[in-house]
Order: sequence, then structure tokens, then C-alpha cells
Amino acid sequence: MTDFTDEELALDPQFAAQFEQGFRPACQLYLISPPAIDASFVDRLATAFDGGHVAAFQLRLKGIPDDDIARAAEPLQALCADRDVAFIINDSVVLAQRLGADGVHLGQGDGDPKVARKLLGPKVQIGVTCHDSRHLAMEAGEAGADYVAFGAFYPTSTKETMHRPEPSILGWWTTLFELPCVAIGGITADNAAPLVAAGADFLAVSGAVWNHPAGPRAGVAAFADVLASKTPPPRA
Ligand SMILES: Cc1ncc(COP(=O)(O)OP(=O)(O)O)c(N)n1
Ligand SMILES: Cc1nc(C(=O)O)sc1CCOP(=O)(O)O
Ligand SMILES: [Mg+2]
Repeated sequence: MTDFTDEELALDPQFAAQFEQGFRPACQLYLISPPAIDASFVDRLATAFDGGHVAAFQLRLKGIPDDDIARAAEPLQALCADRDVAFIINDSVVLAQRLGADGVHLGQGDGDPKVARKLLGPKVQIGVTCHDSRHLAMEAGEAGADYVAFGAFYPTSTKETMHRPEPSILGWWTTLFELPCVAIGGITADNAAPLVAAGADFLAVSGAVWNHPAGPRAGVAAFADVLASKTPPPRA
């Protein structure tokens, strides 16, 4: 696949920045489920939400039949609706449609965002994994994604990862594009500052919340200061 130079990217009229120093909201938390959950997980999720504002929750259960994920999703989706948290399904457009999810997250091998858009319509959020690639991110944006995700920024035991972007990719993206960007991979309250400072619109986190020694409520609360450290540019 062809990779563009920075100069080509910056000059491409299809992709180049359209927004004029407008308002960019503060960085928000995007919570990813643990790799496995049981029936009591809905209580842990509620506890996590008690720790502070969570913008989105992604149900990420790998290698499990859709029917089982759908059963597990029901109380979680209801809780998310109750707490005004976007409910995102990982990997499967079909399952996202079946559940009436607020969004779907697609990896590079999880299907074409354009096809997803046709199936899900304009209101459902579509996120796309872009690893450390500016090219993939621009492709995703062009295909109609609602956000692009870069990672893994730090080592993680939640998933085997092969890409390690620099935080500067977030700054590059937010300078040129209005579309929100998500930072993911091994992010903790202690290592998140460079990602927030670089311009991440969302921090996607799993282990830092679910494995927090003081529990998921403390895990979410721990991010409050670093999230607040991004000063959004003023309205034009
Ligand atoms: C917000 C967010 N970003 C990236 C991923 C990773 O998606 P993918 O590359 O498809 O890997 P799996 O999560 O499916 O193992 C994600 N899920 N969410
Ligand atoms: C699901 C996922 N995707 C990644 C990517 O790099 O695309 S890293 C990752 C794991 C996120 O969990 P944690 O916060 O525990 O590291
Ligand atoms: Mg996937």
C-alpha cells in the first residue's frame, strides 16, 4: 500500500484541514471491557461509571459466539443508556445492528467502514483501528469513519500488539482533521499525559480500570486530573 509523505498529506485537498481553530472538546474516557466477563460484570461497570465521566463503553469479547455476546450485552447496554454512555460493539457490524448499538469498532480485518455505514446508517458511530499509520487514518476518514484509533502507545497485556505510534501522530491528526482521534494501548493515569497533551480526543483504556488495585471506580477516577489537563482551544 502506498504511503504518502507529510507534505502530500498536508496538501491533499480532500484531506486537508477544514476547521478554523474551532472548539475541540476536552479529552474523554472510552472504556473497553475486560476480555472476559461474568453475570456480575454489570455491577462492576456501574461502579466504574461512578468514578467519573465515561463517554463510551466498548464491549470487546473475543472468540465468543454472537448469541452469547448478545445475552451479555443486554444489561450492559441498558446501563449505558441509563448513564448516557455510548454503547459500542467491537468487531461485528451485524451484531451492532442486531443490538441497536450506538456504535461499532472495526479493526483493519473487521470489514469495510463504507459497507458498515450502508448497513448501520448515518447515526451509528463507526470507529476504525489505524495502528501507527497516517495513511490508514486518512483512508478511514475518507470512508466515513466517526473516529480513528491509534495504538498501541504503550506495552499492554490486554492484547498482542505490533505497532507503536509516537504521541505526535495525535498532534498531526488533530491539527489537520476535525474527526476525533482515540489513543489506545497500555494507557494508565500515570502515562497518559503526553497523549492528552498531543491532542487525543479520547483515551481508550481497559486494564488500567479493571485491574486498578482499588477497584474500577478508583480506576476511572484516577484519570480525572490528566483528562482535565487538556485545555481546549477557545471558540472562534
Ligand atoms: C478504540 C479501539 N481501538 C482499537 C481497537 C483494536 O481493534 P482491532 O485492531 O480490531 O483489535 P481487537 O480489539 O478486535 O482485538 C479497539 N478494539 N478499540
Ligand atoms: C484492544 C486494544 N487495541 C489496541 C491497539 O493497539 O489497537 S491495544 C488494545 C488493548 C487496550 O487495553 P489496555 O488499556 O488494557 O492496554
Ligand atoms: Mg477487531
